Amino acid sequence: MTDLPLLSVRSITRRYGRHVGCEDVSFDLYPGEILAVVGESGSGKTTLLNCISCRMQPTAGTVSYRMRDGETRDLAALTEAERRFLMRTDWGFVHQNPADGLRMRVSAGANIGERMMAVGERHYGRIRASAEDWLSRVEIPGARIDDRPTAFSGGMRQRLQIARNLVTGPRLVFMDEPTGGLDVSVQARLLDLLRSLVAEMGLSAVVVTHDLAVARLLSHRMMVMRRGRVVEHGLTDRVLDDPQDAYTQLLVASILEV
Ligand SMILES: Nc1ncnc2c1ncn2[C@@H]1O[C@H](COP(=O)(O)OP(=O)(O)OP(=O)(O)O)[C@@H](O)[C@H]1O
Repeated sequence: MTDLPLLSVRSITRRYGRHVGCEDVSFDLYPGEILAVVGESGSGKTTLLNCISCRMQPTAGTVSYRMRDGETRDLAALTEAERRFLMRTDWGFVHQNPADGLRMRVSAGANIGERMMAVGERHYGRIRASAEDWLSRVEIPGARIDDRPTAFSGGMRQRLQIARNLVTGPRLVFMDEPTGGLDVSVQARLLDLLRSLVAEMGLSAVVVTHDLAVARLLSHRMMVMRRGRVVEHGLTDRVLDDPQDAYTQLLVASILEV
């Protein structure tokens, strides 16, 4: 563990014309830490996630990242090649819809192998062995390695997307509603799996979710957004058990009433 943040976000603002996507958001993410970003639909979670993961340019603010060599860099100052390399190797991005993060026309094994090739692996035997290993880690039978994701259930597709993201040993994973769209029992299994993989690999993650149960299970810290702004930020257990902000209190109460 080190005392230096992996990711530092300062005053990130994104506007869409006159509309505010997110406004003046700042936080640090430390190695091995999972941050949940929660809030109702339209509160700015996805906009923020896209801005901090180089998928969208913020209107204002900075994001810096501590590279593997220990140097902290301003992401806006990276060259396109550096940014692409980071996204392919050191980072993962798990989409809510697995089809957005997978290549649906190639096999499960190729979906995993492709990411390994992107970081320079060329040995077919090693690629195949890693793909098999990762399929079993995400509880997909090895016999399905040559099947395309189109032949998989929603839960299997999401597990394959996770394997594709984790095979390169990233240090930071961004997740946008990783269990959204799955039925409740499938969600619970996926969450368990994610939790153990993240802990085992010592990953840092930013997880966007509207589901407080997901935040409770996965995250150490939690940030609550409303209308593009952060209204509360703190340790997940503290925020959920003793919310300070009126909106967070409402959010927590509405879950407890269900
Ligand atoms: N491309 C866009 N053009 C204009 N406004 C946008 C665009 N994308 C998002 N917004 C607006 O920015 C605000 C934040 O949207 P965002 O998608 O980030 O919220 P969210 O919390 O992720 O919502 P959801 O949970 O429904 O995905 C909303 O008011 C939304 O209408």
